Amino acid sequence: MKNSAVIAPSILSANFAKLGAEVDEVLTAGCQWVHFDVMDNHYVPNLTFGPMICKALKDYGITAPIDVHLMVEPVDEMIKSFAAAGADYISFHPEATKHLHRSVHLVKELGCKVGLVLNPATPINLIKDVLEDLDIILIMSVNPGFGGQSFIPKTLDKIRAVRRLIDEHNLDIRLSVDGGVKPDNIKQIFDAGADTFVMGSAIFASEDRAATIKQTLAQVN
Ligand SMILES: O=C(CO)[C@@H](O)[C@H](O)COP(=O)(O)O
Repeated sequence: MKNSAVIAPSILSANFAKLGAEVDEVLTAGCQWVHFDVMDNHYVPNLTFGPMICKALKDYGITAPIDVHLMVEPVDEMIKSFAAAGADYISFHPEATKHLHRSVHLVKELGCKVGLVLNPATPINLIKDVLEDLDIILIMSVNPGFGGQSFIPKTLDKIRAVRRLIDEHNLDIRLSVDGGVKPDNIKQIFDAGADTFVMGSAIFASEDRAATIKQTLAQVN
């Protein structure tokens, strides 16, 4: 069963010099979550921001769920830091921990919702043994590391397959898609079974962010 649609703007494409105001703007325009891309220049070839910025957003007064995507290796220390910084969801890549069950349960023990992330070439099998523990599955529709890349169409098959898996097991797991999601392909992604949509450049680089968000929401509601 699909959950209600959520748009999670990725702050990777925001203007960091005025991050609080940027996040306020997209939430006021109707987005429901904040997506927080953490890159370590090790798991992925790019470097972004850490738990201090997450805490700063919370202290600034952001109450929307903060959806942290850890592109780091290893993961356990960052899970602890982001839980302490106020993250609501913490997702990570199964290849980035030696002890998947332990890392999944670490997130839960710290009171956060837990997700696993599948890269375009990561087999779904890798998450099957912990499926029932998950709150969210994030399907990467680009190779992680950068905003502004093009959606890989083959990912639609993976979205359909994961949707079937969730429904066959009758589980309440959000299905999120991240990378190249735009107003002109979101309906296709929604129809394939996603209910959570991470959007970076499509929102933050838009000349009229409110109109883009309105147009996007109209297609998934
Ligand atoms: O995690 C990532 C990239 O690794 C994504 O969250 C991107 O930041 C999405 O950006 P767009 O493709 O929407 O510009």
